[in-house]
Amino acid sequence: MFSLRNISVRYGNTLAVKPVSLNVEPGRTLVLIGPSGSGKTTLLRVMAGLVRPEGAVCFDGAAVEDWRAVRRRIGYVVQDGGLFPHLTARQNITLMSRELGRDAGEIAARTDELASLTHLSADQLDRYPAELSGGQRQRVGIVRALMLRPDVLLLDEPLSALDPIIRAQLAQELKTIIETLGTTAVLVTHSLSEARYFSDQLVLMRNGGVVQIGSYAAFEEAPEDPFVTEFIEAESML
Ligand SMILES: Nc1ncnc2c1ncn2[C@@H]1O[C@H](COP(=O)(O)OP(=O)(O)OP(=O)(O)O)[C@@H](O)[C@H]1O
Repeated sequence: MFSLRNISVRYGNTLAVKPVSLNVEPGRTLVLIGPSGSGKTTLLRVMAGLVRPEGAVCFDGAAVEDWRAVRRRIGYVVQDGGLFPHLTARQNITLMSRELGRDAGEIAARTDELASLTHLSADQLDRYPAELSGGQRQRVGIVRALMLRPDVLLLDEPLSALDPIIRAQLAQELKTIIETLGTTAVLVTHSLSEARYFSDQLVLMRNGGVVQIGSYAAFEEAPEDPFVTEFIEAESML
């Protein structure tokens, strides 16, 4: 789906991402994990077309030239939903579809279908973001990202800042959605348990570089660098 070839990103003197090559396989979930500042969000923003890197970003086998066309095929979810505060949840969710002139009945049906998958009530859909809980805002952000039936869902720490029960519920819902819709997903997290729960493929980053790419089991059974074990042990301590 996505293929990143020798991608690097520099912000002034900071090399936020060192040359990285990786493939995001269709229908699979790739998780980017690593310490704070290791370049996870920057790499996700490269895939969202929000940061222009050195190197080549390929989508569906071809180097991306027209990001506008690719962006329509991508759903992007940021922490806390990233909703417009002056629009209701429903208006946030339907904004792009309305802009694109989609049929009102079709928009309403898609909203209902996704609201039901994420357990959002009609009453909640008619509230403003400030009138919703963090978990509800995150659900709205997920529904909004799925409205245009994206081929890829990019999720930046979608479960952080939630209490443990809501976090577990939303994790389950999100996994069901990804599986039901057969969506390709890339998820950024600090949490090893989220990485284990979601990932088909796991990418551990450190200081802008990739330390290991593989399955969670391979991280435990065949760490390629002492930092892999250090990271797993540090996470398991708490
Ligand atoms: N817009 C920016 N301008 C300058 N430097 C930036 C910018 N965005 C990120 N950086 C720097 O790039 C590096 C990677 O940041 P990034 O946000 O990708 O890390 P991260 O792994 O997602 O971190 P966290 O887990 O804390 O969100 C950091 O050193 C950060 O300070």
